[in-house]
Amino acid sequence: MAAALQTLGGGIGITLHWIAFTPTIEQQATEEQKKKWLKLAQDVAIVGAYAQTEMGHGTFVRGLETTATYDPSTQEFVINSPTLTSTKWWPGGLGKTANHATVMAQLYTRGKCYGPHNFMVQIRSLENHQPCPGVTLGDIGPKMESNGNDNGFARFDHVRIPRENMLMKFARVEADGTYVQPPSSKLAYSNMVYLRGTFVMSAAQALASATTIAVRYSCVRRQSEMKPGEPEPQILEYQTQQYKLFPQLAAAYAFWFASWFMTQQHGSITGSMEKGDMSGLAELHALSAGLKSYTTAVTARGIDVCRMACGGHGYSHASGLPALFGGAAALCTAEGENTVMMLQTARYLVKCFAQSQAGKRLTGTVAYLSAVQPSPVAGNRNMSDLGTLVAAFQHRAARMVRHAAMQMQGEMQKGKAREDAWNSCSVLLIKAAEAHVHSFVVRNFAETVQTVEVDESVRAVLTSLCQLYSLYGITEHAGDFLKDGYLTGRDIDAASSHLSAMLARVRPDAVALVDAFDLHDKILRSVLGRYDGRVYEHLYEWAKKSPLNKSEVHESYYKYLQPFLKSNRAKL
Ligand SMILES: CCCCCCCCCCCC(=O)SCCNC(=O)CCNC(=O)[C@H](O)C(C)(C)COP(=O)(O)OP(=O)(O)OC[C@H]1O[C@@H](n2cnc3c(N)ncnc32)[C@H](O)[C@@H]1OP(=O)(O)O
Ligand SMILES: Cc1cc2nc3c(=O)[nH]c(=O)nc-3n(C[C@H](O)[C@H](O)[C@H](O)COP(=O)(O)OP(=O)(O)OC[C@H]3O[C@@H](n4cnc5c(N)ncnc54)[C@H](O)[C@@H]3O)c2cc1C
Repeated sequence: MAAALQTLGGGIGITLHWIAFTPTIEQQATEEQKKKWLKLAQDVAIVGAYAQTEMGHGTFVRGLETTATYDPSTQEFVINSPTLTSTKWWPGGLGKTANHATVMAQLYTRGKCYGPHNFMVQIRSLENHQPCPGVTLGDIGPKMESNGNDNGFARFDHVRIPRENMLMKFARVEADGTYVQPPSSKLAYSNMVYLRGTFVMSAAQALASATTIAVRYSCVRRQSEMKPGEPEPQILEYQTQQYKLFPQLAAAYAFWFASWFMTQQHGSITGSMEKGDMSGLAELHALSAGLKSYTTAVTARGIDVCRMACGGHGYSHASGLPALFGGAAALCTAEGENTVMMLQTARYLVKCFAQSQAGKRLTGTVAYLSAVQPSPVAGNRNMSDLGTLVAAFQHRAARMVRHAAMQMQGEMQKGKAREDAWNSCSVLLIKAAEAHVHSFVVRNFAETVQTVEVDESVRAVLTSLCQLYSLYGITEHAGDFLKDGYLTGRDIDAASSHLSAMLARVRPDAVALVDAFDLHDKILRSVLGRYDGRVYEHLYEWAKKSPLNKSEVHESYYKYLQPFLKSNRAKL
């Protein structure tokens, strides 16, 4: 997936075949259907796209317009794009690469709509790759980044597929058109939950790549005078450079560990669901939505901080940082736009808060909501103690969830409908959900560094990194911690001075910490981040390959500049 975040070459891309199309078959097809399609997909004997988003709808899946109408006389579904806005729009590989697609469409049988379901549709001939009859395909045009990958559009004009092409692991339509309910209507969304979970690792890898590039370059680059007459220092010696890069480095580790937890959670909850126990689905959805939203947003911002920390060369494609940024920016929108995903987490938190108010003991990632004391306990805290830092983040999140939920209850008591009260509190709800996810990431980071099986010297470095990540979060969001007096001004000052000490403590291990990501130059694709540090020679070689350098005097001189100069000189 890290490679996917770099631009893909050649106008085709099968990233989505691997991360969306094939997992959809794995998760939503019956055993019978897997026998038919899964091996073909795994062997790339067919290439697929995950065709859900339309020109008019991406977030609101229940609003999708593509229809799949069951015809019992022929036992077929008729796939149709009834409007321009129902055109499938964005799916990776859909325009030029894929010959199959799982198409999310509103299922109609016996005149009733049963909502969005997935259907397997062949879209191109396996002989000559021409679009199948009734299918119109194309690329949606240049994008912010990853223009090597085709993101396509598709229209269906009453395309008929066999009944067996409905992915029927959860819901079914019998030959006579009877619809059989799934255990939960949200199981049709299960592959999105899976993919969001993988985005946490994609974010970690992207931030790991960016910090590798920026830290290594910051050891090669020497600039300015720290003391008059002394040699120019490595720019990593400046505290401001450490303050830019080390919190991003710590976040990369934090997100890497969070993705371990996400993968483990996804496995155990979907395992239970296979046995019919759906109880973990809501927590899994809330966690994957919140973590995806939080980690991709922090990563995109963090990559741009790394780019700026590399000066002009960071802005060059030679650095690899613009491509990384473009890829990470995509992760903020794709697979559930970040705002909408964080609101899904907020919805779950408000529900859990109400349950805890009614006396239910909460478990899992929200357990702290019922355990945290509402009243602040001010006093001199040891701001370098991980337990203290975790408790501060949990207190902050619990306070903000409570505040947002009570605000919403207040609005409803004033007579507002629930939906209106929700909307008028949604900024508070988003901030509370972000605080919740942030507290989870900090707690998980702290628990991982305390339990992971490593040499004690490595544990010490990881502990410093976890302290740095937490202290940075407290100083960056000081107001949230000061608001109810849980932390005092003195605590925040102590946090700031500990943070400065952590920057100095991490400095000697910074290169080792990025080397530990073990990202090969071929993955980094960065002249600045080269393992051998030979930046300048390779920057010059890279520049010489620029297409503009194919000729000494570019053709544009003769076409535009020469006549322009001539006419100006003639006027002198
Ligand atoms: C460089 C190149 C880069 C690389 C590029 C990298 C590759 C890019 C790959 C991108 C691939 C794609 O984008 S594929 C397309 C991705 N699209 C999306 O993710 C669409 C996002 N939208 C959605 O998932 C849905 O519309 C929602 C969740 C926002 C709303 O769904 P809804 O059905 O309206 O549900 P809603 O009314 O909000 O909530 C009703 C109840 O359902 C629950 N619920 C909602 N969803 C789920 C769920 N998945 N699992 C369990 N429960 C759920 C709620 O918690 C709630 O429970 P209760 O409170 O009632 O108990
Ligand atoms: C690089 C890339 C790859 C993609 N690949 C695929 C793919 O392979 N398959 C596929 O099916 N799709 C794919 N997508 C599409 C992607 O899933 C959608 O873009 C995404 O779900 C957002 O939907 P939208 O674009 O319609 O934006 P909208 O849903 O229109 O959102 C626009 C804005 O409205 C806001 N908004 C919407 N609803 C709410 C709400 N309820 N509350 C508050 N604010 C709201 C959003 O926050 C957002 O800021 C891809 C997109 C990108 C960028």
